[in-house]
Amino acid sequence: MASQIARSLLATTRPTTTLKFDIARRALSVTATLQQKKSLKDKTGKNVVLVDGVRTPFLVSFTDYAKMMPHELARHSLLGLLHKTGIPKEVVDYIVYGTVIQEVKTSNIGREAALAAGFSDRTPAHTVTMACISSNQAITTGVGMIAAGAYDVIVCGGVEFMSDVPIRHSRKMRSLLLKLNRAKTPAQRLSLLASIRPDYFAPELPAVAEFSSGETMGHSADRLAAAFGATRAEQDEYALRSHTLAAEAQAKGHFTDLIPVKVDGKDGVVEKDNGIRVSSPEQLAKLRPAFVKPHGTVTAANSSFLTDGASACLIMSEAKAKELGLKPKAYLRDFTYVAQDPVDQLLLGPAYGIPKILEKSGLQLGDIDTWEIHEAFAGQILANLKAMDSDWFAQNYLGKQTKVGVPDMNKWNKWGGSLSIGHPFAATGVRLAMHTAHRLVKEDGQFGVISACAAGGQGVAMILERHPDAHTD
Ligand SMILES: CC(=O)SCCNC(=O)CCNC(=O)[C@H](O)C(C)(C)COP(=O)(O)OP(=O)(O)OC[C@H]1O[C@@H](n2cnc3c(N)ncnc32)[C@H](O)[C@@H]1OP(=O)(O)O
Repeated sequence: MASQIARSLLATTRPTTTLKFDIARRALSVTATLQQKKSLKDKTGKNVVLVDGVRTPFLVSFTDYAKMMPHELARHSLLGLLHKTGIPKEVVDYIVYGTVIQEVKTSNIGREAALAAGFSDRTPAHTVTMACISSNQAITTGVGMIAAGAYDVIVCGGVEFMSDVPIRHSRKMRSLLLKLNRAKTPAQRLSLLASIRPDYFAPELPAVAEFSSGETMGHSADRLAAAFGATRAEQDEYALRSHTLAAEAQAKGHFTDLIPVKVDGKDGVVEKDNGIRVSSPEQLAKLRPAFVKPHGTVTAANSSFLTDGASACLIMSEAKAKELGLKPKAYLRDFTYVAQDPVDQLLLGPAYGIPKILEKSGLQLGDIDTWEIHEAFAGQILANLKAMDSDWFAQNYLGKQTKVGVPDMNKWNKWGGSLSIGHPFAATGVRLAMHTAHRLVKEDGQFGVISACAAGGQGVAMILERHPDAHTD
């Protein structure tokens, strides 16, 4: 399929520079046609609102958080949320928390983090996992619980900790150790120990890879970029855009969802993301391919980097927010999940999710004031944009006559994205939601779209609407 797309897009996709001007031209026309929009209808019967949210600074793995445990980082996000919103712990009915690569000792990390943060042992918590969209899943699970009338006030979030991942013994060694545990006599134990061979000692390291195909995400992104004709220069240019916009947003103090983290044994507090790095095009061009060697186009600089971080947000029914005297930032209006072939369409979640959520909610591309789209790889973002700009893709894969079109890039990830801010897998969804809510206020917008791809060939798209009480921090 990838080569089919490549052939077809080679015929229909214009070169990079033309694409850029095209996007800018369309942006102008979309802006010109923006009308006063109606509010979206509530689908839950509860008008579920996003009151507020926080995140720890996102750090490049193996830096300042390296000696922590993931539930401790998650605990900081929960405490930070309570501090920011001023709500007492007792008001929280339930906690839904995401994680992808689980620390084996804290498999229900939501519960462990809540206990470590001092929540009552009467507050239930469970952990969800849906790869890079795990905290989106935490949020929408919470929306479902509120809509079902089960609870009113839910904390949702996620944590990822790539500085320490479970490394297993080989299957042979595991089997032997389990037998050894059950051996009844010293002779049985000795005989088992004598059966150990050198290859038993080879450890199993977790890979950021697709289980069904064995392919790493980076390798898949490289193939996807090639299939859609996203060149190395285009990818580097997009990565530079992400880092430049993130650096500007950081300097202007836009990341008001950040909470400081005090790391035991270290002086001072961690207050800022540390992966934002604006390089020159020449420096970027020098980097070698990171995955497909020697001819690939995906490098360390045009990929999201391995990141440690945690996030948490507070959602509830609008009535409950009023009762508690809280001023929500946004309505959580609608969401959808999509799933495709995890081999050739692994990272195309936004190209499927965005048209679906727009159609579902009766909105057009031009109605959207902020786009917050997860950047797994620059090549993956460009492939999604090219897919959305292709009649052929629309006809063959979306069941539509004509292409979806390209969103207004002036409204797209204006504060940078996962390439620059970082991507602690299960924490990213809440960051996207808070950037959306805050940008809607700062940019005087009404509707924001969030979308992300995830391992397993899955994806999410969500629509947030600015709340009338929304305010800047
Ligand atoms: C749905 C999803 O989200 S899927 C996505 C899931 N996420 C992933 O798969 C993570 C992908 N990323 C990775 O695995 C890793 O970050 C990798 C493999 C790409 C890179 O890892 P590393 O090789 O350890 O990166 P490292 O930080 O050492 O950078 C390699 C080189 O690039 C350089 N570099 C990295 N970023 C930049 C930048 N922005 N500008 C300039 N140079 C850079 C580094 O300085 C380094 O140069 P050096 O070799 O001269 O020291």
